[in-house]
Amino acid sequence: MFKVLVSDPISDLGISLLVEASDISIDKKTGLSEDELVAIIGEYDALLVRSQTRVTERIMTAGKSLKVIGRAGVGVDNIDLDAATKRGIVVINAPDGNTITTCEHTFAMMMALARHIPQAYAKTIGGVWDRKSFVGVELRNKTLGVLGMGRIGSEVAARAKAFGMKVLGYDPFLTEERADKLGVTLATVDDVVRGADFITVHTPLTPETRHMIGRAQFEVIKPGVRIVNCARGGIIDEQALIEAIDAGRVAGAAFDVFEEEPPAADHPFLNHPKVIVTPHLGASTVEAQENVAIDVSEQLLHILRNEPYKNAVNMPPVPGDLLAKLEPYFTLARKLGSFAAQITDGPVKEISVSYAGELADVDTQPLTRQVVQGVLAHHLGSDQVNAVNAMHLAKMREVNIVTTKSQAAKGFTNLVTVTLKTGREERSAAGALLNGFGPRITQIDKYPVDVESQGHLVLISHHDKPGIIGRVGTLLGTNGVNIATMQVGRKIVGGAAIMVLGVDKAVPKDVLSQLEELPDLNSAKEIQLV
Ligand SMILES: NC(=O)C1=CN([C@@H]2O[C@H](COP(=O)(O)OP(=O)(O)OC[C@H]3O[C@@H](n4cnc5c(N)ncnc54)[C@H](O)[C@@H]3O)[C@@H](O)[C@H]2O)C=CC1
Ligand SMILES: O=C(O)C(=O)COP(=O)(O)O
Repeated sequence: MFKVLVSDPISDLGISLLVEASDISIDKKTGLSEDELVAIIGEYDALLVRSQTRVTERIMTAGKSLKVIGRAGVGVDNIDLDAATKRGIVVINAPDGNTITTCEHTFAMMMALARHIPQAYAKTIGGVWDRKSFVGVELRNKTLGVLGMGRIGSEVAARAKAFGMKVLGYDPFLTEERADKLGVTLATVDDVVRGADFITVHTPLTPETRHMIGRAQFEVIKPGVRIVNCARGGIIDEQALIEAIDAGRVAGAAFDVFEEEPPAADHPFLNHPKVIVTPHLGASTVEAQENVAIDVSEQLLHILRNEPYKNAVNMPPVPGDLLAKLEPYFTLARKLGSFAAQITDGPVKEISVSYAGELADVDTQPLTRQVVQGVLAHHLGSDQVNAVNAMHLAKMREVNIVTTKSQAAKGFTNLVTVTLKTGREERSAAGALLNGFGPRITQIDKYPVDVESQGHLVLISHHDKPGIIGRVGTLLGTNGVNIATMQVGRKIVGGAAIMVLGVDKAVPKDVLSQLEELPDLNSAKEIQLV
């Protein structure tokens, strides 16, 4: 008999599959503190949650029999995935079941914002018949900017067109062809910020999307814009938004999610006349809750019964003897993918992986999955992509995966080269395991280098001219950025060259911009490898 604990409010109908299974017993205990969960989790084989329960490492350590954690929804940012993977606990989610519901909530928020419905309602039931203060705007003929064109963003775009809106879409995986198919105009974040009358975000919260609309964007944003966030708190800088509203640049905002949930009683959004809020209700409909509960219950049963399953967010399954050969290269492969993704601009159309040396003789598919995971995780969020779902996610985004093999490894036992192709450019990074030094990046594009694949790096492309290294060092030093290591690569004297700096902390965006203004310097990119 397997014991399942349901620790958040989850649809009864949705989990009837579990209730009726003869080999399952279910306990429902919602609203427990971490201590209370730690005290009881030891007796359970599976834990079923939504977003309220924070599934911490402490809970997993106490969960000695825990085999699977099911998330009835999309975001797994409330689950410590590393801790689960370390313990071999499979984490599954139900990414498709609440797409439409969250899309519809986004529209409910956008319309309520355009027509001041919550404010007008409050006044009317307070006995005041005020028809002057709540003149709204139409959606028709307005431009909607959608940041994040995944499942929910694409559905929002489709409905916006039915309202007669023009849609600007931005997503690192959105190609011209797919944008055409969806009937949206392919845009940049800047196009959206400067051109949209309404902006809605539908990305995960990642280091890249955190504050993707912040102070700098509010300075150039289209005056009178209205902003909606039904994705994750933190994608839009809350403080900067309030300042922009109070300065009259932004007409209003509708938020379902907050940087901290629930928000503090003195949060500036609460009781602000131009901000409307809901308590993370995006996925809260009868239909969606049934969908996600059914989906996650089915998978949970498969995992407990040792049957094949889909949508695992963690746990790469590789057979024993192959794993022993490949495992040392897992980190290198993932980091090369991540590195290549971070140096490449534009939607990736093809990921090509070439294996040279002894690796040419074995099944390298698990390594390719690690590369693809590294590439996709940079944009989709490391909590959403793993070796199990990486290929599926790439296929969904019409990214072509190509593998080649050869015996010649340029003096290394094994050499892995990752090349990313977009419509405009082709960038590559090669790496090897060096005895005693671990995974190293040995070539970037055509330039041989020797770089530790760890921590904060800055990749600079420049002209090979005297004085450039000094200018870069002085600028970073003046801004308090310490250079730990430096590598310079060039093909010919006085020609195009690159510089890879290992730095002790993240380089602020404005310092990168200052670097790019230095004479003879073409571009400076920050890269983070974890
Ligand atoms: N308010 C609520 O109750 C709910 C919130 N959500 C949240 O909505 C968000 C979107 O969910 P889905 O559409 O199902 O996910 P998805 O994975 O299908 O789509 C996310 C998209 O964001 C894109 N993206 C990543 N980085 C980006 C960047 N820097 N700029 C622009 N786009 C970027 C990705 O390429 C991807 O296509 C998630 O954060 C999810 O947790 C989902 C369901 C309910
Ligand atoms: O699925 C998601 O990502 C959500 O944000 C929904 O969260 P919830 O299940 O309503 O707590």
